[in-house]
Amino acid sequence: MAPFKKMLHLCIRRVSREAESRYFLLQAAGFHKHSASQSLPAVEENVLPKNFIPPAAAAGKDTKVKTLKEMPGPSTLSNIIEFFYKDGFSRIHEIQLEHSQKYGKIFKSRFGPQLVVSIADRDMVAEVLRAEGVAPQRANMESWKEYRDMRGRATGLISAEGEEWLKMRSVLRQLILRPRDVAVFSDDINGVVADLLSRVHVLRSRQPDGVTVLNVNDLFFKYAMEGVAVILYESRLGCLQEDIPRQSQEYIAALHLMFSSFKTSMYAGAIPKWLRPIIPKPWKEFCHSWDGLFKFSQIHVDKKLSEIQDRLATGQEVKGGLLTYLLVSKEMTLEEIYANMTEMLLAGVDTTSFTLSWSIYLLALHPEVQQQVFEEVQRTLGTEQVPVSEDIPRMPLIRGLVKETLRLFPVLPGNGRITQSDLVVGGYLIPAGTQLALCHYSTSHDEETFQGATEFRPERWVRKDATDRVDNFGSIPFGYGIRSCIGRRVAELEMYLALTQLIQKFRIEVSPQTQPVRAKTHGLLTPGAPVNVKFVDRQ
Ligand code: HEM
Repeated sequence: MAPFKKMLHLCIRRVSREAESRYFLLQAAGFHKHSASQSLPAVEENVLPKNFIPPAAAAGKDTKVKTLKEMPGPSTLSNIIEFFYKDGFSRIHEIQLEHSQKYGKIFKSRFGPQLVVSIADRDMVAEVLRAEGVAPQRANMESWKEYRDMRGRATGLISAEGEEWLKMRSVLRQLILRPRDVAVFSDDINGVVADLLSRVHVLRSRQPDGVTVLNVNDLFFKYAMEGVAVILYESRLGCLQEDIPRQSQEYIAALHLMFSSFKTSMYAGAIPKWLRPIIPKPWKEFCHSWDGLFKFSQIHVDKKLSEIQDRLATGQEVKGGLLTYLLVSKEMTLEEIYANMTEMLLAGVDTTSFTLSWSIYLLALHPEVQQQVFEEVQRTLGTEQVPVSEDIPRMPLIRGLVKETLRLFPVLPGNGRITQSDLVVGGYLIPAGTQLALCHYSTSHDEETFQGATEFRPERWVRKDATDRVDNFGSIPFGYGIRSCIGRRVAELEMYLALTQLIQKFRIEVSPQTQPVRAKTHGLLTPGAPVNVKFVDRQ
C-alpha cells in the first residue's frame, strides 16, 4: 500500500498548484459562461460573415474561401437509404471510406436538421485539433444531460462542458493521464492478469481439444472491467471468477443494455420529446441502463467512503489510490465522483476489451509477427518474469502491437467536435457551432500516410533512432489534445501487461471454428463475429 499513500500525498500538492494556474488560464482566455453545452444553432450554409478575412488572404495570398453550400456530400435522401434501409449504422467505418473516395476528404451530410462536416484528411484533422480552445466540445450531449437533470445527477467528464468540465478534467488529469501516474497500479493490474491466465486454463479445458477459448471477447470484457475497476474503485469485482457476484452481474447487464440498445439509445436523443409517449422504448431503455450504471458506481463509491469514515473515526491512517484521493481531497462533490466513476467505467470496458480481442486475432492470423513479439518478450523478461510498467519501454513491439491494432481497428472509428469559432478548413469556411466528424478510420487506412495500409505491421511504430518520428495525426485512436481520452494510460497499461503475459505463456492460433472476422460498427468498432482462438502452452 505504500505507493498509494505516496501517490495520495503527491497528488494533493500537485493539484492545488494546478488549480491556481488554471484560474489564471481562464482569465487570460476570457472564458466566461460558455455556450458550449447549449443546443446547436442552425448553421448557415451559404453566408460568409461580412468582415471575414481568410487567414491566407490576411497573409497576402490570393485565395477564395468557399461556403458550406459549395461543399460536396451525399444527399439527405441517400443518407436515409444508406442508414435506415441498408443498416449503415453497422458500417459507419466503411461509409466513411466510401464517402471520402466519392466526395473528397472534406464533405457534408445532413441528418434531418443536423448538418455534419466530415473530415477524412490527416492534416485537416490536425489543423482542427490544434486550433482548439480551452474547453472543446465533442458533441451535443443533451440527452445525457436530460437524464442527469431528471434524476438529480451530476455530469461526468464525457457529458460535462465548459467550466464544469474543465474543473473535473484538471483534477483527473493530475491523477491518471501520464504513464508514471498509472505505473503505481502495475501490481494491481498484474493481480487481474493472473486471474485472466487462470481463466484461460479453465475455459480451454472445457473444449474437446483442450486449447480453444470460444468468443475471446467475453473473457477480455471481464478482464477489462476487473482491470479498470481495480484502479477506479480500488476493489475487485469478481468478474473473472466462476460465479460472478450478483452486483457485478447486474452491472454487466446494464452495460450490455446500453450497447445492445445502441441504436435505440441514439434515437433517445434524436427523437423529439413530444414523440416519446408514442415511441417510448428508446428513452425508457436509455434511462434504465443509466440507472443500472449509476447504481453500481454509487455502491462502490459509498463502500469506500464508509471505509474511510470508519478509519477516521477510529483514528487510523487513511491510505488509498484514485477514489480515496477524490473522496478525501473533496475537489469534486460526491455526485461528481459518482458521475465520473460511472462514465469512466462505461468508457473503459468495451474499448479495452475490443482492442485486446483484435490484437489477439491479428497475432493469431500472423504467426511470423507473433514470433517476433514473443522473441522480444523472451529477451526482455525470459519465460517466467512478470512484467511491470517499467519494462514496457524495453518492449517497443508490444507497444507497436497495440498501436497497429488501433490503427487497423480504431475502437472509436470517428470522433466529434463542435467548432467554437469560425474556422477555415480545406478551403471552406466552417462557422462556429458546426458539428464536425473526424474520420479516424479513413485517415488510419490512408495509403499516403501508412504504406501498406491494410497490412498488419507493428514494427512500423518502432522508432529506428531518437530522431525517427512515428506518431502522426493519421492514427490518433485516443483523440488528441486537452479533450483526449483521460483513460489512455490506464487502458495501455492493462493491454500491455495482459498481452505480454499471454504471449509469454501461450502460442496463439486461430481456431478452425472461427470464420474470417470482419469489423462492424456498433457504436464502437467491434469484431463482427466471435473470435475463437487456441491458447497453446509454449512450454
Ligand atoms: C483502448 C481503449 C480506449 C480507447 C481507444 C479510447 C478512446 C477514446 C477517445 C477517442 C476519446 C475521445 C477523445 C477526444 O475527443 O479527443 C475518449 C474519451 C474518453 N475516454 Fe477513452 N478510450 C479507451 C479507454 C478508456 C478508459 C480505460 C477509460 C477510463 C479509465 C476511458 C475514459 C474516457 C473518458 C472519461 C473520456 C472523455 C474525456 C473528456 O471528455 O474529457 N477511456 N476515449
